[in-house]
Amino acid sequence: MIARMLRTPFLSLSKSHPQLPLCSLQFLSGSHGRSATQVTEIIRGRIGISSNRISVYGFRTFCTGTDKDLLTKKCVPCNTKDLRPMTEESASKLIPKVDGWNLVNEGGTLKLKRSWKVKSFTKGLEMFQLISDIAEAEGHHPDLHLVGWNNVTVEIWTHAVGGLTENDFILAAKINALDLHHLLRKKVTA
Ligand SMILES: C[C@H](O)[C@H](O)[C@H]1CNC2=NC(N)=NC(=O)C2=N1
Repeated sequence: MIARMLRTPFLSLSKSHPQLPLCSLQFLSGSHGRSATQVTEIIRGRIGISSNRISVYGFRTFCTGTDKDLLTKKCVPCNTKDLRPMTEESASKLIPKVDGWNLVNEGGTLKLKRSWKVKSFTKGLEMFQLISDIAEAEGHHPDLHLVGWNNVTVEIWTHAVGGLTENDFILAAKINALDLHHLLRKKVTA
């Protein structure tokens, strides 16, 4: 798999794996005077492929993207003693680590929210199943919405404390690491 990826020109690599921050691939393929071999060595050391998820190491320095540290963490049980909701200030510091997610305040309850347009109603349900697999593995669950047949919105918050905890950012990061490109509608270019 990685051999095929390394032969893949960067643009199609970024198309086939939208979770790879394009800016980092442009950085690597940019005119920084590196030879193809040198760029290949950099990529070889930076991209770990496990099942259908890509953990991209080290690219964090080039753009916000999804934070590697969150990807390696595990959610704690929400009935853990002393688990408290974080402040809006703390949440604002963490939100750059989960590309594409928005911090919302709904009636005083802080939540993470992200929306996608999927190709079809059934692709939306397929996306829910992929997210469900992560939620069940983490013991931490999002609120899933599929509206107007192809509009998916996912909200994440810790119900036990009525706000946000690190669990929510871990779950958002792991959802970001899913390879969803085959389920999503192509963006209409302007
Ligand atoms: C004990 C276990 O941690 C709780 O039942 C979990 C299940 N999943 C959960 N998910 C979310 N988002 N919030 C919770 O409070 C929560 N509680």
